[in-house]
Amino acid sequence: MGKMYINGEWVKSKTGETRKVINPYNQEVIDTVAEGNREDTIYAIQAARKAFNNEDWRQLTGEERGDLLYQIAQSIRKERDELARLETLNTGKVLTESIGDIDGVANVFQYYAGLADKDGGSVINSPNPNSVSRVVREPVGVCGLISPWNFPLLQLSYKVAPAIAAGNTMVIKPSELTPLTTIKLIEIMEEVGFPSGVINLVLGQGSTVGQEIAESLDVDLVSFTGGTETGRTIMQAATSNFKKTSLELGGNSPNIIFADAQFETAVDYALNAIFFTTGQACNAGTRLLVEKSIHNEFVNELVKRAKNIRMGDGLDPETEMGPLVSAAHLNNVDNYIQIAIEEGAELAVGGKRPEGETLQKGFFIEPTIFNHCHSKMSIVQEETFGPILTIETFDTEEEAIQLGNDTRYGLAAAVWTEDTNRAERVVGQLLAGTVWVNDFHINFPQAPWGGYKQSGIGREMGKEGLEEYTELKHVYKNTAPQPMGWFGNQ
Ligand SMILES: NC(=O)c1ccc[n+]([C@@H]2O[C@H](COP(=O)([O-])OP(=O)(O)OC[C@H]3O[C@@H](n4cnc5c(N)ncnc54)[C@H](O)[C@@H]3O)[C@@H](O)[C@H]2O)c1
Ligand SMILES: C[N+](C)(C)CC=O
Repeated sequence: MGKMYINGEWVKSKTGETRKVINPYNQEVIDTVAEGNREDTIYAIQAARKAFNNEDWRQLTGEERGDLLYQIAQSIRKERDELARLETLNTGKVLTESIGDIDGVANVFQYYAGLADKDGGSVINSPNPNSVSRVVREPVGVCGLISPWNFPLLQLSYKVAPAIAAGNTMVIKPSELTPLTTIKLIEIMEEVGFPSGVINLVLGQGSTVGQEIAESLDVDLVSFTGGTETGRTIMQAATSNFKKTSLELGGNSPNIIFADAQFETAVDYALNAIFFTTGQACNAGTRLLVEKSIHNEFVNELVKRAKNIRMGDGLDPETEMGPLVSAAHLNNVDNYIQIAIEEGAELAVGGKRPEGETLQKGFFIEPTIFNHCHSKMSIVQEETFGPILTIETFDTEEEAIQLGNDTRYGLAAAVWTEDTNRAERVVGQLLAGTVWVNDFHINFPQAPWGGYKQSGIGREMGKEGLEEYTELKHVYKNTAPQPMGWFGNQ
């Protein structure tokens, strides 16, 4: 049974409650894990606070913390196959995607291992002679790290690695649906060796464990990745002590195709942009905007290929697309499809559960494309988080930009054109944290990741992702102090 890790020990929940972890491909139980609640969370927060005040952790140098991170990266590489297998069993995503995720996790730990000893602060200009003024970065304190189910370990690594690099302690809360690779990561970290209480893992629901983290007066920073509405609740709860808040939220990314784009490559990437991870990527290319002159040809090709996508068990090398993560999510996605039809979107392919005996137990939905959509439709405005592509058309560059930005989200966007000047003009106008030119999905630890508008606050990865986990301190030293004689000096 998967346990929680609090104050350097593997523990059951205080109530003894457990939760079954399900394989979304066949609904089989993969494991049973502890189900924590508020009381367990409070205990973990206290352990993290004690560890933060403990010299064993506070006295470690950046170089030493970097070394711990480097060892974690190495262990992840050794355990790559097992971690990837677990991720696929728990999420349903195809194994090659999980392998890519786990490689990404190792790269994130390695990147922050390298950054941990790089920032020694800076000396700034002081207006006074005989003084030294410097600015240093210090850890924030106890961090609450709340992660989602779609890239369980990868999204968590964006938080854990910089939090350690900066010298914080933490309470980690993975999604209740996908805790298995996180448990394995904690095993790896325990083996690498951290003082008790530096890393704590509490398993359980968002409304209890997550809410306690967000509300607690003893948590100094909350970093959350998940849905925009949950982010709103967390931000409100975090006002309890005005804790630092980093939010990586939803997206509804435009993928803009100009008529001069390389046709075959743009079609190929448009499919990948939406159907990768069964459309359950925050930055999925959900809104395809195609220049009118190539619209028919482009859609025909997309539909032809979408029909051929092989659904199945993520562990089967023949599978191209796995199931959705849960029955509840399947229901959400199905609802969006019905609403789209009611609102008059033209269903070009998919839109239903697949046939075939082997797919009946899994939470599958066919790759779905809606043609002739417009901005007022719910399916265009809302994040469906499933394998559903909407298609709109444009005539001019200005119209493409206007449609691309016609959303409350601003996580990512892509533009496809052979005209480099046009690409730059469009990039400059799109309101998104990442813009790809003639590419999609790519992200790596050196580049900051995060959203404009309602896609979030703050950035993960890059050096900016480390700064999120620090407080800035200005230190002013008078090197020749003299009495001022300001008060009572008659
Ligand atoms: N911007 C990004 O980088 C990024 C990356 C991945 C996923 N996402 C977003 O995540 C969403 C899908 O993930 P999800 O369904 O797991 O999201 P979710 O918001 O339902 O849950 C995310 C996490 O928050 C916890 N949670 C739920 N309610 C909470 C509360 N009241 N207080 C504290 N914690 C709470 C959950 O238990 C889970 O661990 C999508 O909207 C997707 O776009 C964003
Ligand atoms: C940030 N990324 C691309 C790994 C996952 C989004 O859901």
